[in-house]
Order: sequence, then structure tokens, then C-alpha cells
Amino acid sequence: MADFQYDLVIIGSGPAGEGAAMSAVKQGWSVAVVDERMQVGGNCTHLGTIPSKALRHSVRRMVQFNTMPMFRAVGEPRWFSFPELMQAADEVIRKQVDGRTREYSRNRIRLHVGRATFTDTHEISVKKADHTHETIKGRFFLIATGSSPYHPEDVDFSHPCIFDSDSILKLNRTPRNIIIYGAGVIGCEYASIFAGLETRVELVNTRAGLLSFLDGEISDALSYHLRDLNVNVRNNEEYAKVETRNNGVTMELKSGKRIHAEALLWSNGRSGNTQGMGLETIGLESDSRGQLEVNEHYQTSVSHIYAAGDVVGWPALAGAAYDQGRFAAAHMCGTAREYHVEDVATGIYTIPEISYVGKTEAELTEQQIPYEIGRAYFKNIARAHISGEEVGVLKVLFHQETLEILGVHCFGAEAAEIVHIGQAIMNQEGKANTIEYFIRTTFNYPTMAEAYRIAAINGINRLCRESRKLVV
Ligand SMILES: Cc1cc2nc3c(=O)[nH]c(=O)nc-3n(C[C@H](O)[C@H](O)[C@H](O)COP(=O)(O)OP(=O)(O)OC[C@H]3O[C@@H](n4cnc5c(N)ncnc54)[C@H](O)[C@@H]3O)c2cc1C
Ligand SMILES: NC(=O)c1ccc[n+]([C@@H]2O[C@H](COP(=O)([O-])OP(=O)(O)OC[C@H]3O[C@@H](n4cnc5c(N)ncnc54)[C@H](O)[C@@H]3O)[C@@H](O)[C@H]2O)c1
Repeated sequence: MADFQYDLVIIGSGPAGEGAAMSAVKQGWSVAVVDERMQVGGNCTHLGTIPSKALRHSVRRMVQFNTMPMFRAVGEPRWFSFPELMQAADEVIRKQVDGRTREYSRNRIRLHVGRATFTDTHEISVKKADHTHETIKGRFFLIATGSSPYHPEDVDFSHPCIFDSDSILKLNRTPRNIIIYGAGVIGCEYASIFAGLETRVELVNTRAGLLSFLDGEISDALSYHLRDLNVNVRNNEEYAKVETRNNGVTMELKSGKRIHAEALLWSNGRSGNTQGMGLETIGLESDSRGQLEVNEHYQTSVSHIYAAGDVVGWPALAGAAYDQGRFAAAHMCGTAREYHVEDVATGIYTIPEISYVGKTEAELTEQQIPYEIGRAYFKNIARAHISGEEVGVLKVLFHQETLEILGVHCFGAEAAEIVHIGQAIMNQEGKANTIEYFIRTTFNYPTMAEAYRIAAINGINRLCRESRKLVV
């Protein structure tokens, strides 16, 4: 006889678990969430999205204060240390945990703290901090256990100068220089953060260019601006060996170069959290990156066990994880309208920020879709003059004949917000998706949204010039 019994048992209280819990409880289901951490919110709140974005926000504020001439009247430039800036992030985490805990309690969702392991396809055992166990039965399960930094065996992560994206949050000083190995989203974001702190950054990229999934023009802009912030970007490099000293690290690259720094941040890849969960006892197997395969309803091969969020791989984003959890729960409860996370917007919080939705120029060219480009440079926008954030561009790709929006790419301050205006129009059905929307709609002034009107006019004018039609 199990200690507890629920309609749905969710393992993991990150965005995927939370989305599923809230969705199922609203259908009248009894729901429990199990997490090995005392506080809810998942790695998203405690180690990933929230601390890194709060940290980046504080760094940006500090850089603004230190570089804007207006502030010189009230004081000299001031530098906070990495741990001082992390304190502001801790306060954000506290507020997030408080809010989420209240939500669970208001909705009568039961929280169990401990590490979950499957004992059979309808039961888990939860090992608590005091080493006692409780058993929980469920009609349905959702595995929402997230992901962790990948650690290669030949790198000693117990050394005090070697960090991953979890342990970097405990860095107790501002290093004078740092090697960041892996120039994925995490590597590029932390390169911006450390550059803002005036740490000299060696960003070692195993690929030919930065974030190759981005539109080429945006990826080039990122490389330019990171270099402008004094980040040394080394493309097409792989490590051969990492050596440690008391006060630093030397990385030997396969190309023969040796680079030294006070610290190394390893940000090359993540693995799904599926180890030690007893998956073998229920006939589930993860792939070489610890990820689980699911169908379009987020069902694993055991039909009442679902999985969502980072543990299923792409797109490994918080907003997508939340929606995957919601859609999985809706399917279990039989209320699903056929939703599936497909075209997600991506926000990359480098300095400056990047965001995009839809196709890139390279993809459209490969698919032989005739497109035109409308651009608006932030340096021409009144709101950007006022905020002093003049670096950036909004680029809208649209079909030459139908005028439907095919992709929105933005680089510059608040790009992650700005992109959603284009996304809203792009997701309209049929003829309602048209770049002309931005020409016939009057915007508030001065706003960054105005960039859409400027980009639309720019694009339509180019199209009209080419086809010798009337210019707008
Ligand atoms: C540095 C960094 C920055 C990021 N920035 C962004 C960003 O700006 N925007 C964005 O959209 N995404 C960002 N991400 C990605 C985002 O954080 C993840 O996509 C998101 O956290 C995935 O949510 P999840 O619900 O799948 O799981 P997670 O948030 O990973 O939570 C999983 C939970 O499961 C628990 N758990 C695991 N195994 C067990 C077990 N056996 N028993 C009990 N509990 C268990 C863990 O304790 C954890 O609390 C970032 C990630 C990192 C690392
Ligand atoms: N702003 C954001 O949206 C944001 C910010 C940070 C992280 N994230 C998410 O976190 C995820 C991880 O980011 P990342 O910077 O590590 O980039 P990434 O996923 O691009 O990985 C970097 C490199 O590691 C390799 N790799 C990945 N997993 C591996 C594994 N298990 N074993 C060996 N090699 C592996 C990849 O092939 C790649 O070359 C991304 O998928 C991203 O969606 C998002």
C-alpha cells in the first residue's frame, strides 16, 4: 500500500512541472509535485534563467551608470564585485520562490521534497533528506527533471578555478581574466556578463561562428560587439587538455595554442537528468545525452508516463518547457486542443540582446522562398535616442508576393520584447499575416515598436523599387 496516491505525479518543479501541475489541477485532478530541492522553481529559478538574467541586468545597470556622461555629475564610475551583484539575483530568486510556493498552495497541489525513483510503472519511491522513503502512486506521471551541465571526464570540476554554469553562481571574486569554453547561448551570455565586469574573456568556440542558428547578419553583429567589449572570440578551436595550478588554469587547444586564466567556465553542453531514476525498471531508456524520446503529445513509450522540458531536448527554453508541460497535462486530461511547441521565439541575453522567431535568410534561400528584407536601425529611432541604446537593428523577412512575414530578427536593447510584436502578426492565419499591418497601423511615439513601421516601409519600398510599383 503506497503512502500517497494521486491522479498525476510530476517529478520536477521547474517550468515544465509547474505548467503541467497548474493545468491538471484546474481539471479537478489531484496533483503532486516531487522535487529534490526544498524550494520550488526548478533549475530555471535557482541555477539557470533567473540568476543569470538578474545578474546580467545588474551588470548592464552598472555599465550604464559607468558610461553615461550624465551620471558623472553624481559620482565617479563604481564597480561592484561578482558576489555583490549576485546578491541582487538572490533577492529575485526569493521573490520567485515565494510567488510560486503560494500558487501551489492556493491550488492545493501537494509538494513532496526528495529524490524520486520509479519502482514500477505506477509508483515512485521518494528519498527524503533524512534518508527515509515514502511511496507515491500515480495514474499518470510527468518526468520534468530538466538538465545539468555536461562534464567531460578529463576536466577536474572539483578544482576551485573550474566552474560550470551552476557553480559559477558561487564565484567569490571578480576574476581579472576567464576562459569560457563553449560559445553556445550560455557561453555568449556569460561572456557579456564578465566583459561588463571588465574581466578579460577568452571565448573558445568549437564551431566556425557564434550561434550558427542565428540569421547570419545577427551572428556577425554579435561577434563584432563581443569583440568590441574586449572578448577574444576564438572560433574553430577544441581543447586538448586542461591543466590546473593553485591560482589558475591553462587550456591547451588542439591547434597548439595555450591560454591561461584565473578561472575557467565550462559551458559546452548539457545532459538530461535521467540517471538513477529507475527508468530501466519501467522499460524507458534515455539517449547518449540523457534525453527521453516523446511523441507529439509528450508521451514516452509508456503511454501514461509523459516527459517535458529540457529532459526531452529541443528547444530547452523555459517558456517552451512551461507550454510543453501544459500541453502534456491537457492531453492526459483529455482536454487537448492539438497544441505542440513548434515555432518558439528565442531570446538571447547577451549585451546587446538578441531575439528571433521564424526563418533566417539562409533557410529561406535554401527552401527557394522569394523574400524581401525590411530593416530599421535603432540609431534612427527616437526612443533609442532617448534611452541611449542606439546599437541595434530590427530585420523583418517577408514573402515578395504574398507579403506574409516569414521571420523577425532583432539585435539590440529589449530585442526579446520587441520580437513578440512581429510574432503576433506572423502567427495570424492567411492574409492577416502581412507586413502591411505595420504600414496601416499607427503606433505610440516614441516607442521601439515604431521600428516595425520603419522596417515595413523600408522593405516595401525596396520591393516596389525592384518591381517599379508605387512606393509607399
Ligand atoms: C545558465 C542558463 C541560463 C538560461 N537562460 C535561459 C533564458 O534566458 N531563457 C530561457 O528560456 N531559458 C533559459 N535557460 C534554459 C531554462 O532554464 C530551461 O529550459 C528550463 O529550466 C527547463 O525547465 P524544466 O522544467 O525542464 O526543468 P528544470 O528547470 O531544470 O527543473 C528540473 C527540476 O527537477 C528536479 N529533479 C531532477 N531530478 C529529480 C529527481 N529524480 N527527483 C526529484 N526531483 C528531481 C531538479 O531538482 C529541478 O528542480 C537557461 C539555462 C541555463 C543553464
Ligand atoms: N537565453 C536563453 O534562451 C538561454 C540561455 C542559456 C541557455 N539556454 C539553453 O540552454 C541550452 C544549453 O546551452 P549551451 O550554451 O550549453 O549551448 P549548446 O546547447 O549549443 O551546447 C554547446 C555545445 O555542447 C555540445 N553538447 C551539448 N550537449 C552535450 C553533451 N551532453 N555531451 C557532449 N556535448 C554536448 C553541443 O553540440 C555544442 O557544441 C541551450 O539549448 C539553450 O536553449 C537558453
